[in-house]
Amino acid sequence: MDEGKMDENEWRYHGEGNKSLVVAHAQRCVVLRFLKFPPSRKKTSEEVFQHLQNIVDFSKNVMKEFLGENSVHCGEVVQLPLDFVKQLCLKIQSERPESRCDKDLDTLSGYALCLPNLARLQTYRFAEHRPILCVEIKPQCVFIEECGSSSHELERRVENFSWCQHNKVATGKWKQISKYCPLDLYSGNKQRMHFALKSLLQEAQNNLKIFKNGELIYGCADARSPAADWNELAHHLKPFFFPSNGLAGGPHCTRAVIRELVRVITRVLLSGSDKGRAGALRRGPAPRGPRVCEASPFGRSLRRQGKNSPECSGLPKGCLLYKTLQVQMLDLLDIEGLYPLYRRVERYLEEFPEERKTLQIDGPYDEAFYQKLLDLSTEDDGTVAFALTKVQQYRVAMTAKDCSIMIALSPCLQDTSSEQRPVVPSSRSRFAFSVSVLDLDLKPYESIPHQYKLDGKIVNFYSKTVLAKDAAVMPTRYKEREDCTLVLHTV
Ligand SMILES: O=P(O)(O)O[C@@H]1[C@@H](OP(=O)(O)O)[C@H](OP(=O)(O)O)[C@H](O)[C@H](OP(=O)(O)O)[C@H]1OP(=O)(O)O
Ligand SMILES: Nc1ncnc2c1ncn2[C@@H]1O[C@H](COP(=O)(O)OP(=O)(O)OP(=O)(O)O)[C@@H](O)[C@H]1O
Repeated sequence: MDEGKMDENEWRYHGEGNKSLVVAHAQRCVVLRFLKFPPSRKKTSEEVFQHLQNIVDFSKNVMKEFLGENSVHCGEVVQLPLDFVKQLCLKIQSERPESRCDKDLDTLSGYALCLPNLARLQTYRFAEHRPILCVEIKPQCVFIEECGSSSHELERRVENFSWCQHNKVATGKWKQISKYCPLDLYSGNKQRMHFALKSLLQEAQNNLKIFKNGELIYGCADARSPAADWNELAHHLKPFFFPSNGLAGGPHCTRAVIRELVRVITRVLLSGSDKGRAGALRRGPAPRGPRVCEASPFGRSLRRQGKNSPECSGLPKGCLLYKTLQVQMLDLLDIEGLYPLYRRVERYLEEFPEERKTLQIDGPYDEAFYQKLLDLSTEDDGTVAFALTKVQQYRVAMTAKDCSIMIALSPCLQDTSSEQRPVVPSSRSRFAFSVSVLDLDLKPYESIPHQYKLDGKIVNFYSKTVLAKDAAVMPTRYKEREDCTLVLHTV
């Protein structure tokens, strides 16, 4: 990219989250990722540069190691003409969702990250003229605690995503509760994965987006977004899944297309050979892993059929979901167990503030930082070193819980043997695909007290409102079902 000759008209708005905004180049397969800040909290150019460089280093030295070479794209920090950034900011402003405008794009530093456009197939520098479908999933995951330190009985039975849902609907972030449960997606069981993906398609929230040729065609900006329309989605997807078939429109066609999409995405999620060292993080004889959440409609339906635990095939070790799950499991203590250790580090830093650098709280995220993450011992010897290791592991685990997976699919040309990428079959076509991870920014040390408070608030809210409501209807339910102990709430 020639940073000297930048023209804002060659870039278009692509998307944004809470902390960054992304624009994509119209012809080339690159995006620029800018940081966003609240209007009152501007950072100096040096701070922005350091922040972006930390993101690159963390991706390169930590996440690439865990998740594998092919799925992590570190990008590079670029310095852009300030005039270009200002013009670009004006150009895209009208396309930004209102709910994201509480923060402004950083137009002062001139720094941004330049990354490959993951909504396109990787390996090509220029946009291909083949049609491209891209599915972005933010799977999230927090475990059902069975032997962890959580004191909340509730957390042992209901997966975090589900109890957060009640809070998000109550605060107006989303209109309705999602049936999606991360434990279904991470189960490795095809039936449960199909259920999870269909639930995401019904209620996308910020967990699912679909792009066609780089344009967002499905996804939900905020609670004001119109309800998802599967017929419209099927109309977009039909040429991909039924290219030469005269499948008529209507509900039958919609169902067939959605079924194909769900099957192909499941196959891709279960595929993978890219090496990564996340497997090395395996701990103890009985590793924690996804089971069934009591709030998941899939889990409830299993229990109605008299099955208490699902036939769980488990995720294949090479697949990206397995690797992200292993990184999420670096959080051995959950926030309740972690918080006293965070306080120990805090007390030490209050006494010796100059040590912050040596402890690598704000980087550098180098090889030494990565090596310390591999220490999975849980025996607390009362030292700051032990507390620090757990704090850093928690931050990395939280990052893996909040990342997104991008799956790009492109119909194979006639001669599929010439494909250099992996290929996934659907019933009427074949797709070359790539799978990548994005949003691998290490969660800040300062977010730990926020997580601690949020956890307490959500559990309180859930127990007071949802469980209380359930208790009120319990007598009727008790008559309906023998296994009353499993009933927690209505979703
Ligand atoms: O705090 P939470 O649990 O609401 O999670 C935030 C996400 O909300 P969600 O749970 O997906 O609705 C939130 O997602 P949205 O921006 O709301 O789509 C961000 O991912 C946020 O991360 P960061 O602060 O930008 O690094 C996430 O913050 P942290 O992961 O830093 O807590
Ligand atoms: N390299 C990329 N290629 C294509 N699209 C991208 C890329 N990076 C980000 N995006 C798009 O931009 C959106 C916002 O990016 P990102 O998730 O990194 O923002 P964020 O502010 O860090 O998110 P969050 O709110 O989850 O913390 C993504 O959801 C994705 O659609």
